[in-house]
Amino acid sequence: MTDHLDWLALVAASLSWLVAWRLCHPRSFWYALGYPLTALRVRATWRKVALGCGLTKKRQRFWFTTVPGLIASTGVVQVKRRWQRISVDTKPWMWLPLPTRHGWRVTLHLLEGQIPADYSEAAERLAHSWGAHAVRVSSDKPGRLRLHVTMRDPLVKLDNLPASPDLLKITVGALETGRPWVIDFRTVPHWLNAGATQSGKSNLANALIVGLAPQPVALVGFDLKGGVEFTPYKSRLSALATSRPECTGLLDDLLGIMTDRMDLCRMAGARNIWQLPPYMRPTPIVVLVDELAELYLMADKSEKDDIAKTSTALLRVAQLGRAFGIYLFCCGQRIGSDLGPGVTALRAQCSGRVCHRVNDPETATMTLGDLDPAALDSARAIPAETPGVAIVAGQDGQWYRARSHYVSEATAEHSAQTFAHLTPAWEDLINPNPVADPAPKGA
Ligand SMILES: Nc1ncnc2c1ncn2[C@@H]1O[C@H](COP(=O)(O)OP(=O)(O)OP(=O)(O)O)[C@@H](O)[C@H]1O
Repeated sequence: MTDHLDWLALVAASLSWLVAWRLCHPRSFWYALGYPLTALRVRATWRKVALGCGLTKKRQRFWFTTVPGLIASTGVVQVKRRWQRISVDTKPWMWLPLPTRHGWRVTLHLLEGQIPADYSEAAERLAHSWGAHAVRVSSDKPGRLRLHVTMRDPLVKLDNLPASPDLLKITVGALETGRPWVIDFRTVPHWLNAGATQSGKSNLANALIVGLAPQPVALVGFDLKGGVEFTPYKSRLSALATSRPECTGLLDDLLGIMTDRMDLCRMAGARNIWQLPPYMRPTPIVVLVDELAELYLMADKSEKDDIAKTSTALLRVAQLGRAFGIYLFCCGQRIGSDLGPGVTALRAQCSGRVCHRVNDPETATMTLGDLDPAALDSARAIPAETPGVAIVAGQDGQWYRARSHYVSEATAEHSAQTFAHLTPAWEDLINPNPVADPAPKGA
C-alpha cells in the first residue's frame, strides 16, 4: 500500500515539475521534450494524416499478401499468390521535422500532379490533425514544399519594441513564425497600410516613428485627419501637412527635392543616392501619409483638378522616390478602386503591403489582391479583439500573419521629443548647401 502511495507521490511530483517547467520556461521545455515527442508523433501518424487530408495518391505496388485467393469447391484453401500488384495510398515523402521557436517545420516532396496550393487548401485540416495553432505553406523549389507549423500563437502579446540600429530598417512587430517583423525601406521603399478603424494602423505608424526617430532621416507627415494623428510628433517632423492645400504644397516641395537629387546623382555619375559618397549623400526622407482616401475624395467638381494634381504628384514621388531616398508609408481605412485610377496606380508602386482587419472586402482585395488568395481569407478572418494583427507582404514575396508591438501615443511622443534635435530643417532639405569633399585629392 505504502509502495503504491510512494509511486503515486512520485508520479504527481514529476507531473507538477513538468507543468512548472513548461510554465516557467516554455522554450527549453519545447526543445527538450515537446519537440522530440511531437516529431515522433508526426512521423508515426503521417500516413493517416495525409490520407485524412486528401494528400495521398493511389499507386500500383507489389504487396505481400496472405489473403486466400480462392477457396476450391473441395474446401481446400489455396493461396493463389503471395505477391500481388494492388493499388495503395502513397503519402508524400516527409523529411525529419525540425524545431522552430514556436513550433516546427518540415520539408515534403510533392507527389505527381500536386502543387503547393493543394497543401494551402489542406492547411487548416493539417493544423487540426496535429493540434497546432496554424500551418503555413511555402515552396522555394519546384517539387518541394515546406510546412511551417506554429503550436501556439506567438502574437498574443507584444509590448517590448526592440531598438532598430540599422538605417531605415525598423523592427515593428513579430511574424507568426516568431521572427521579427521588419520594415526595411531600402529593400521595399513604399508601403500601403490598410485597416478599419481601431484595427491598429496608427499603432504601426507609432512603432515606425519610434524606430526612425533616433536615425539620421527626415520624417514628413501628411495627416488628413486635420493633424490629430501626427501633430504630437511635430518636433521630430521636418514638415507636416494637415489639409489638402498644404499637402499639394508639400508634394511640390518633394518633387523639387527629387529633381535636385536627380541632378546631383547625374553629375556624380550615380544611379541612386546610395551610390554617392557619404559626404554628398542627401538625407533620406520617410513620408508618412494618414487617411490616404482623403487625398482622393471629391466633394464637388471644382476639386477635380486639385485632386488630379495631388494624385499625380504622389504617384511621381512613388515612381521615382526610391532611387532618390524618398520613401512612402500610406495608411488608410479604405483603399478601393472607387477612389479613382490614381489610387490603383499608387498601389502598383507600393510593394510593401500591410492589411489589418478590414470592413470591406474590396480594401483587402486592393491591398493584398495580387497575392495568394489565402492571404485574403486570413485578412478577413482577423478578429476585432486583436488590434495590431495584420497580413503582411514584403521583402521575400511571401505573406505572413504578423502583429505590431504595442506603442502608445505617449511613447511615440516621448521618442519624438527626445530626438527632436535630429530633425533636419525643411528649408535645408529644399535648398541643400553644396557640400565640399572633406578630403580633396592631393590634400
Ligand atoms: N499591436 C497592438 N497590441 C495591442 N493593442 C493594440 C495594438 N495595436 C493597436 N492596439 C490598440 O488598438 C486600439 C486601436 O489602435 P489604433 O488607434 O492604432 O487603430 P487605428 O486603425 O489607427 O484606428 P483609427 O483609424 O480609428 O485611428 C488602440 O487602443 C491601441 O492601443
